[in-house]
Amino acid sequence: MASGKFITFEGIDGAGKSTHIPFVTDLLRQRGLAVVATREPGGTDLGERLRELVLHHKMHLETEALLMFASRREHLAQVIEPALARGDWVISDRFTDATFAYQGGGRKLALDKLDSLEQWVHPHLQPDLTLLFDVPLEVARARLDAERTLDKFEQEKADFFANTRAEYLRRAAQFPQRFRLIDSTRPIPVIQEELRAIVAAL
Ligand SMILES: Nc1ncnc2c1ncn2[C@@H]1O[C@H](COP(=O)(O)OP(=O)(O)OP(=O)(O)O)[C@@H](O)[C@H]1O
Ligand SMILES: Cc1cn([C@H]2C[C@H](O)[C@@H](COP(=O)(O)O)O2)c(=O)[nH]c1=O
Repeated sequence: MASGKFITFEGIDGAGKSTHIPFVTDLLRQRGLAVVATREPGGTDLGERLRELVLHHKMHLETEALLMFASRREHLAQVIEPALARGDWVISDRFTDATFAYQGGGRKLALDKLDSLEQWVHPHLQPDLTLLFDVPLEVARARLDAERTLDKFEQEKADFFANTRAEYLRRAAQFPQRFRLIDSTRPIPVIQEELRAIVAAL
């Protein structure tokens, strides 16, 4: 049976990742592949309830990290692992790199605690490809301000996002075989051409 791949989209809020998920999903489906598009936190009934909590309620930073991994455990069990076992492709709007970037980089939770949670929750699974949409903070902020009511994370200050972005970039350098850094300051059609080439090479 053909084996599906696990692709994750990452970046600070407003970087543009959600804009490109339908495009990549369609590219894969045009090739006849079965694609499951999902997101974190969320992706299951329970995960969506946890999402509502973590995006809108203040809590201790460890509670926040644990809820991210609780949502992920359910997501893996109900959606990601069964899809990959069927041979489907999975596209997830965020995964564990987001916890390292936001709770580790942004909130300064010790990275070894996150390493332990990752080892517990998905010791043998990593994305095959992580697309990191990267923009300067002011670009991301301007995009967000233009369009919606901000959630708890989106209301964070510039320092938080500087640290979040730095942790994403650190992980991209640490795992170069899995990450592709996408310069998301460029026009959408230019980024789409790069994504088309990346998908074609998979
Ligand atoms: N390359 C781009 N050039 C100009 N505007 C863009 C670009 N990419 C995305 N945008 C716009 O920026 C806004 C935020 O984009 P999007 O929702 O995709 O970001 P995101 O990274 O998914 O953010 P979040 O994680 O907060 O959902 C949208 O209005 C989108 O149309
Ligand atoms: C998975 C994950 C997410 N977050 C944060 C990052 C974003 O601010 C929100 C999700 O919103 P989006 O618009 O759907 O991207 O949650 C986090 O802090 N830690 C995580 O592990």
